[in-house]
Amino acid sequence: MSAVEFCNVKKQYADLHALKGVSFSVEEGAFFGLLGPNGAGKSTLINAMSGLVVPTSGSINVMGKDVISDYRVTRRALGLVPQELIADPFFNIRELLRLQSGYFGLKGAVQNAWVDELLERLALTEKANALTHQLSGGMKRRALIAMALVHKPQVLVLDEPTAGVDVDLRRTLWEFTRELHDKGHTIILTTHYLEEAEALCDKVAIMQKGQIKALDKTSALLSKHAYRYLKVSVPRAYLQADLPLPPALRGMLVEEESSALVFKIEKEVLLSEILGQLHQAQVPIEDISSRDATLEEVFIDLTADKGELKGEGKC
Ligand SMILES: Nc1ncnc2c1ncn2[C@@H]1O[C@H](COP(=O)(O)OP(=O)(O)OP(=O)(O)O)[C@@H](O)[C@H]1O
Repeated sequence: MSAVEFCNVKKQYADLHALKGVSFSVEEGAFFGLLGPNGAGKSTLINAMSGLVVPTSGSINVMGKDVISDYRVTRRALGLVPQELIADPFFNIRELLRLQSGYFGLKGAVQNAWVDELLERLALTEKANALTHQLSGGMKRRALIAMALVHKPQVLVLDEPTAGVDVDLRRTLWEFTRELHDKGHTIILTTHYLEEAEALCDKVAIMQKGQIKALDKTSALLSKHAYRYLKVSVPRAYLQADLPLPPALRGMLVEEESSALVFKIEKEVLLSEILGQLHQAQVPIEDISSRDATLEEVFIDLTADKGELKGEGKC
């Protein structure tokens, strides 16, 4: 069964088409990445799923129920970790978690035990009595995740959970979300850190200008990419001498490191052909390695403004 199904979802703000008919589904138990440049429509889509934005047309189902007509059921199934902490400044973190869980009918010992466990798991026990303005940015992020989890939702939606957090906390949040995924939660993640999506998500959708530009298993997106990257290590002195490369090689050069050149090569082209060109240009090769594209490179290629967008189109 699909955890979430978007069917031809459109959202218009005056004459701006923020979503132009988005259709796709997220399978139950998936770790799904929703990627796209600023303004692509990711938050609008997530907010429509959570009932915070009403689509102009189309429908969204969460765990088989419509988010508008069955909103009580779908809100219980969803936990949203928004980008910013919007909470009453006069309550401390423990009180906020109790209040939030109370909305979902948790009470008594069960409620207290779960709130304590969340505080513990998110390393907030020491700050349980602090008010929100007394928390650091990283602690606020963790508090947001705790709030989204108070009702043990089946689907957890994280809107840029690691924006602006340090490396340690990012790793902790990765581990924690992986653990939630392993326990069976469906995770939907938006992020601008492509490395994060590559490490965590088994499937990704790339949005642009309110449409789905690509949707596939992360591994398939990487392997279907038409290019590979060839790193040629050369002596520093060679690069400092600023010797010209022939135009064919220069056209493929995407990066010049202090002692290496990186070429972007069509997969169809034989490496021996490139090596021949390097040899002819008298490039002194010290070492050589080739690799597939990273998700970031696929993303940059897909979102470069060229041609028609192609969505999944089916619901
Ligand atoms: N309430 C609103 N009123 C008018 N326009 C809006 C509103 N909310 C979003 N938009 C517009 O809709 C488009 C999509 O915005 P959205 O926030 O969904 O993008 P995003 O992909 O989440 O971007 P980011 O990565 O920057 O968070 C943008 O052009 C934005 O300005």
